[in-house]
Amino acid sequence: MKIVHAASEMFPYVKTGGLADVCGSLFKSLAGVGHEVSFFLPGYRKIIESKEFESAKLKVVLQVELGEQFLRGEVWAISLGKRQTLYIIRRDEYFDRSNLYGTRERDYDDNDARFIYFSKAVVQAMRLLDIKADILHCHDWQTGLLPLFLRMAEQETGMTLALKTFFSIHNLAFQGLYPRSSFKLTNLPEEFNAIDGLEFYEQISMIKGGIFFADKIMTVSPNYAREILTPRFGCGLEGALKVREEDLVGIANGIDTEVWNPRKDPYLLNHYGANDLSGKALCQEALLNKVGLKKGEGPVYGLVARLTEQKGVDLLLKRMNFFVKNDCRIVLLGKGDPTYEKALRRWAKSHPEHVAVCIVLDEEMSHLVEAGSDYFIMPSVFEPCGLNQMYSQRYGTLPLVSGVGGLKDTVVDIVSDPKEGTGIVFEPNEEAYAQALEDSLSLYNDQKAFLHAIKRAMKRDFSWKRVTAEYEALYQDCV
Ligand SMILES: Nc1ncnc2c1ncn2[C@@H]1O[C@H](COP(=O)(O)OP(=O)(O)O[C@H]2O[C@H](CO)[C@@H](O)[C@H](O)[C@H]2O)[C@@H](O)[C@H]1O
Repeated sequence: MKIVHAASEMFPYVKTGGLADVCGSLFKSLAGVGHEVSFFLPGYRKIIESKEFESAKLKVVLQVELGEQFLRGEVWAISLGKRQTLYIIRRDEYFDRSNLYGTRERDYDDNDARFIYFSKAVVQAMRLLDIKADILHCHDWQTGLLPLFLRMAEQETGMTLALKTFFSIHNLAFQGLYPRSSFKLTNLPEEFNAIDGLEFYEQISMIKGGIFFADKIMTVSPNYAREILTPRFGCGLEGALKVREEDLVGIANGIDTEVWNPRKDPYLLNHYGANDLSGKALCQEALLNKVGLKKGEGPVYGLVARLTEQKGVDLLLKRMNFFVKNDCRIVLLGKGDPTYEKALRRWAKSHPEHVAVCIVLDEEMSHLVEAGSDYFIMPSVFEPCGLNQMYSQRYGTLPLVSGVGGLKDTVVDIVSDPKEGTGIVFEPNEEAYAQALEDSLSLYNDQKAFLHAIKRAMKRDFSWKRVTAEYEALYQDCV
């Protein structure tokens, strides 16, 4: 099949979160099983300045209609192998910036124009380059309007650009909401500026475009697909999603098992597998050394996350005393909300023997935290899929996760299922979290059971092989 993806991030080129990891893996794995895959990304500064871009070729020049203007753009292509092409939409005024979406203080003022432009540019590029796709697959709000733009362009030109369009929701909380006045940038007929179109409580919603106008809607775990139909998790869009319920599918993400492999992870000095965990003990030493902690009586806990409300930092902060009281260690790697950063820094300052906090984005360090911890904490309020709980299991680091979204789909609770369990699953409230922490101590003190759980966790298959087969089957079903 000829498959086109469009998103605003893709690992290893540009990443602010899990969206990038998933897009990178999908791109690689679909090409790996024989499909012809193209991927469209905005030409951010980080990409233009990358080594890979040195081999990029200018393919075509665009004139994109945006409101009352026609804006120039360029499409550059990097061939990444037999069946993989990365297309970069270049318009430096929009994308040659130090960050993807904004500064630390606020989002860029023109994100509506930037991503409407990007979505339109992809459609025009597909037309000019004569890419007749079987599937066009768009990800998250930045590309929410793309399926609709594509169909409008098809109507106008009489050409078929893609047989079916897919829209993936990686996180419903990010919706691309803009003032209603932004609608004019879309150049769409006024009928789309309504409740059964893009309008959302007197604003326009880009994610709603994807939900209403893609042929299939996907999300990143079966449980999240069910959850987002309810007011608790639907972020106000549960009604719109209900309308499309029949076309909504959840497939749990996989992980890149080449990048995340404790047997040969290049970021680790010591390697290990399920049958010999001595390397893991050395990784723990290295981690503690790096952050200036010494091993205590209790286990070492790790956390790597964007520090936002979603990731359950409030819950985490309520029980930080647990680690001090039980002579445990906790290493936190994250960046995000300045209030959370400050609160965590305060803990590290007042309890330097037990708490270490690294407020940076550091890929290498994230591997060391995964390898060097005994437990990995994810107390998310909601979690479409989550990746770290899968990395953790592969690295023999038992995850403590709240029972929401994909966390519930990918971690087997050891308290209710001691024979099969690979982590601890709790309800996202203070009491249940406190109990989960206590349970993790009891398990750690029963070293035999603890080791068995580690081995079980390490043997689980989270590879993209299984996931890719599910995507393929779904694509094939649709065309
Ligand atoms: N300071 C730091 N340094 C280094 N690495 C860091 C880091 N902070 C975070 N990361 C990394 O960023 C990634 C985060 O991925 P997640 O899937 O857990 O969350 P995210 O909420 O971004 O993604 C959204 O999209 C994904 C993909 O579909 C869903 O799994 C998820 O539930 C949804 O919220 C992980 O690879 C993690 O290791």
